[in-house]
Amino acid sequence: MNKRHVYLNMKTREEARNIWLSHFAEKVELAHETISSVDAVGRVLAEPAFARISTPNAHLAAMDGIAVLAQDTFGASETNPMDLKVGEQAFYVNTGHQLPPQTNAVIMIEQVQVIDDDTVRIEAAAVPWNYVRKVGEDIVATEMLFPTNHLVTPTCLGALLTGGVFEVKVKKQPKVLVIPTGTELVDWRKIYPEELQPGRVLETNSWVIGKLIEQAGGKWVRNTSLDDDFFVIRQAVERGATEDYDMVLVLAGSSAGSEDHTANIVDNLGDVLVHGVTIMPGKPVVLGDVNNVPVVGVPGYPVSAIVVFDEFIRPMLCHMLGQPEPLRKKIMVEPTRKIPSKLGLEEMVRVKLGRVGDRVAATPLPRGAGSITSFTEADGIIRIPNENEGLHPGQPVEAELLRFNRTIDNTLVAVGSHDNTLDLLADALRSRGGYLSLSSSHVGSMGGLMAMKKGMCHIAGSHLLDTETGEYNISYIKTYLAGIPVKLVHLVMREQGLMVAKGNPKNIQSVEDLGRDGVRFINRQAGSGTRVLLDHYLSKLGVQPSSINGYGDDEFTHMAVAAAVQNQVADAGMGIYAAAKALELDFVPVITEQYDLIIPEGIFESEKITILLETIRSDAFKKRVDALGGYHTERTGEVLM
Ligand SMILES: Nc1nc2c(c(=O)[nH]1)N[C@H]1C(S)=C(S)[C@@H](COP(=O)(O)OP(=O)(O)OC[C@H]3O[C@@H](n4cnc5c(N)ncnc54)[C@H](O)[C@@H]3O)O[C@H]1N2
Ligand code: MOO
Repeated sequence: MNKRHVYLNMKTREEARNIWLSHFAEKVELAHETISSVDAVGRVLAEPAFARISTPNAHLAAMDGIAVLAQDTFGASETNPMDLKVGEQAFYVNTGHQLPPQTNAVIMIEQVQVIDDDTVRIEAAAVPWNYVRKVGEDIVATEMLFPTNHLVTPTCLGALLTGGVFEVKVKKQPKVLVIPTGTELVDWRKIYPEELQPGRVLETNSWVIGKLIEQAGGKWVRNTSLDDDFFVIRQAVERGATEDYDMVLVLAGSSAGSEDHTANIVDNLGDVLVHGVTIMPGKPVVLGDVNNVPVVGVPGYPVSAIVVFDEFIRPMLCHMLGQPEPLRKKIMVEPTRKIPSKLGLEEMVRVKLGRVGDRVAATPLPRGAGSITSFTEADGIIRIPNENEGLHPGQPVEAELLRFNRTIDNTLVAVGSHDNTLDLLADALRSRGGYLSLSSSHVGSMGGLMAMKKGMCHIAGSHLLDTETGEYNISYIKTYLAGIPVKLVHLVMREQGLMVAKGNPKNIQSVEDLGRDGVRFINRQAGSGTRVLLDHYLSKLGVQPSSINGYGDDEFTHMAVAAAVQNQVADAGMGIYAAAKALELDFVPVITEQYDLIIPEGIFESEKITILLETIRSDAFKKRVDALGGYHTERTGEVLM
């Protein structure tokens, strides 16, 4: 049974949702159970809840004072004060006390003059029912407190208990069987992280999806992770669909590989309603019906799995529970760079957002569906429709928010060259306990200058060497940001060098060695400060770039270069010490270079930048930077321009 499954005809997201939800519209019905109202918080009512008692259940004083019959007080005024007899016409009451018979109003104690033990004086008449909470004012016995399908919240609990409803009938939580599949998967509970063998993968999706199910009001049972075996997986799906599960999810194996069985299994046991949706991530999703139980083949990539949860699994849970689907808030944003998109697929691009002036800048995060951090770092999602080839920088477009608007307003947007100290800075800002956070996107130093020119960032990290003067950044600012007033603040000096495999097997000692036979190099992208630095060295040494094997192959970050060396794709790459250290590579220092922050003058005095500079200049921050190794902080925080 390991035939390759070719996708049935792909559906659009809209079509797939309609097929999926309408197919089960009448079929999925949750059983009911009666539970204590206190336990019902977070649950959904299966029938309306009616009040059993009224509240208040008597007329109550709403203020401290005296209870009176209002009619007795008519005529009282400042010029015509009236004396009342305590115990006959006036009765002392406290807030919440039941009114004595034959009274219908309360006069606040502040308005009462005590003449003696038996007499009080008032200077104004009471209005009937003034400062009285009348019987049933809040809840009347028999009235409906909440309808069927109402989601019980802590405040609803207050109304239920007050109305004498101590038990309610709720829908049973939808119970979902989650079946992870994949021979490569490893249970994280059974190993030390460092023991994970190359090529094995920690099984994470079931836990993420399970917790998402809980958040959506469901329960889940995790099947043990199964090998990619048609019969074993089929048995588990069949069991789920015949036992008391309300939904069955098969994780991974949804695609077209020889070991991707989900669609065939669903076809074998029931009906495949949809296989393949024109969305990315999430394209190979399988939606099916086995024994009237919804079955989903969830793509294996972590982000694809989350997207499929959002688009198909949560909507089905909401449908079962009679709940509206939660809608994300939307705002208009502007991409900081071009976002290409495949025609015929609706792409969901995760973006970082930050308010710069009156615009919200959106920087796309890496798009690989295997990258869970592209979701955890995202502030929003931009959907690029099927018929669209992509977005231009600055083109206004809607983004769905994954965080509160306030967070986006309070984000410092850094675009430019990456340096590990920016991560420390982000952490230091958040640890202050204040509101400010830093979001940085890594597009190289020149990319940062361009973003600053377009007004799309608050900070641009840059380490561009002027090879003629030996000075960093200033001449580039004068050329590329002409007419845009900016300040330049020094962040760190850092060591740039050659990252080589542990033990330096090719004995690379200098930039000259890169031209040697048998040495493969991996470069940084054009426009990156590191590339400028390398080119400077090569021309100084008279080495032709063309003589370096691999000069034309490039990566976008220090870590990506380090990874290429670690994976033996290359023997050497230029980068910072911290990246080499992170991947346990050897490091041959070449130069100490300057890394600065460019900040628009217009916001230099702002609270955000003031806090940023305070943080950078703090001893605690410098100490943490020094501890990374390969950095110098003697001049950190100096304003250079
Ligand atoms: N020839 C084609 N290949 C692929 C296509 C295609 O159209 N044609 N689609 C790609 C897309 S898009 C996706 S998404 C994936 C979906 O693949 P599967 O659902 O079959 O999943 P696997 O290939 O088994 O796994 C993908 C990836 O995810 C890891 N994984 C799997 N389960 C888990 C888990 N429970 N926790 C953490 N990580 C998990 C797995 O190890 C793989 O790395 O197919 C493309 N291929
Ligand atoms: O469409 Mo797949 O779900 O991108 O990675």
